Order: sequence, then structure tokens, then C-alpha cells
Amino acid sequence: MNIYLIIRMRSHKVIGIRNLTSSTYVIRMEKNDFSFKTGQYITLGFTGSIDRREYSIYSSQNADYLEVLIKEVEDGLVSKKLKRCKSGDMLDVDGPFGHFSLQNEELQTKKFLFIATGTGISPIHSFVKSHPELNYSVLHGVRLEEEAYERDSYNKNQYILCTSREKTGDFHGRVTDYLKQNPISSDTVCYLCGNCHMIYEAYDILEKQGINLGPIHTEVYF
Ligand SMILES: Cc1cc2nc3c(=O)[nH]c(=O)nc-3n(C[C@H](O)[C@H](O)[C@H](O)COP(=O)(O)OP(=O)(O)OC[C@H]3O[C@@H](n4cnc5c(N)ncnc54)[C@H](O)[C@@H]3O)c2cc1C
Repeated sequence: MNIYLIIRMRSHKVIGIRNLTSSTYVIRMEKNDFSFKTGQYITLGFTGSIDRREYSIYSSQNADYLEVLIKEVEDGLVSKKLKRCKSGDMLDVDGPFGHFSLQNEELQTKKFLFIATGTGISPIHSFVKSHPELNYSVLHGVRLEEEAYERDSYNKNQYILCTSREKTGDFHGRVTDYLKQNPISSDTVCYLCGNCHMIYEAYDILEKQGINLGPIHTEVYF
């Protein structure tokens, strides 16, 4: 490990874990003196282990704790290990990293569309909690309604759940199907987060709808 990593890596104590579904959970850690810009991510792993992965920060930049939202991936190494962590465990945090952030000068004036699949909702949750006054809509794509993680965090009429495997969401189908059927206005600033297939497809749809691609922000998870 080089000296740069040794200096940046911090150990944070776990203060809680809450299970949102059988495979998805939120880890809350002490924040200590860590600061970040909403939308950024960290790398996380057990203190003393070399296995780490990137996780977007779920909590508000103003909260006095640090949270991440994680889905346990079948046969995944780190997401499985972290699911077993408990209060008092120490986790190594490095970061913050990334540029998937809101632009200060746009916060008051722009209309935002946040498009996410699965746990890609994590930085969006941080956006909304950090800036409750935002003019936003969230389009969240999941397979099952139970994956609408903590949907009460969003204003009811500003959150659209797209469920692909059951009809219990606000829209039955993928977020990309929703976008095709509901074109957005060209002055919307778009943030896309989740798996690369959704991001590529949504990007093409928005381009065809005449959205200025300059202000589209993306974060690819896998
Ligand atoms: C910038 C960034 C931010 C991220 N933020 C989050 C986050 O907030 N929450 C979160 O749960 N994950 C997030 N991820 C994914 C995360 O870093 C890990 O890839 C994931 O937890 C799997 O790690 P693992 O060690 O358990 O699996 P590994 O042993 O590394 O195996 C991973 C395999 O699972 C696939 N995979 C990775 N993620 C998923 C997924 N969600 N669903 C299905 N397959 C997947 C990979 O393509 C690979 O084939 C983020 C990734 C990046 C690059």
C-alpha cells in the first residue's frame, strides 16, 4: 500500500445496520471529520481487509453520520461480507471520489430529473436529503415494488416507481419504457445512475427527444 493511501484511509465505527429487503441494507457509520459533496462515493471494506468496493453515499451531506445503501450481490465478495457487519465493527473508508454532483449555481433555478435503477437511487437520496428545496422528479426502476427503498424520503408526487416484474409500481415496465412514453422538456437537467445498459439506453432516448446532452450526468455501477 502506498503512503498516499495510508494517509487518506480512515476507520469509521458502524453505529447501525437496517435491512430494507432480504438482500439490501443500509450501513450507518460515525462520520468523524469526513466531508463530501452530495453524489460522491467512497470505497469501503472491513478494517484490515484488502477487499474494498465503491459505494455512493446515501446520507445527506449535512447529516452527522455517514450511510451507504448496499445490495448483496449473489456470489459477490464484499457486498456479502458487509451484510454481516454489526454495530461496533470498524470499516475503512477512502474518498470521497467522483463528480456526480449538483452544480451550486443550478440548485435554485433548474428542474431536475433523477433516473436510477436499483441501488443507483443512493446518490439521488443524498441529493434530495441534502437539498429539500430542489425542483425534482425521480424515476426509479426496480424489478419488485419492495425495492422502492425508503420511498417516503421523496415527495409523493415527485417519485415514480417503474416495476418491471410486477404491476404494483406507478408504471409497469422499465424506466426507459417510461421515458419513451413520457418525453421530458428540453430544459431539464438529467442525472442517471445504475447499470450501464439503462444508462446507455436512456441516453439515446433523451438524445432523440432533443435534450441537450451537455447537462446529463451519469454514474455507472456495473
Ligand atoms: C462509482 C460506483 C458506486 C457504486 N455504488 C454502489 C452503491 O451505492 N450500492 C451498491 O449496492 N453498489 C454500488 N456499486 C457497486 C459496488 O461497488 C460493487 O460492485 C458491488 O457491491 C458488488 O461487489 P461484490 O464484491 O459483492 O461483488 P464482486 O465479487 O466484485 O462481483 C461483482 C459481480 O457482480 C456484478 N454486480 C456489481 N454490482 C451489482 C449489482 N448491484 N447488481 C447485480 N450485479 C452486480 C459485477 O458486474 C460483477 O460481475 C457502485 C459501483 C461504482 C463503480
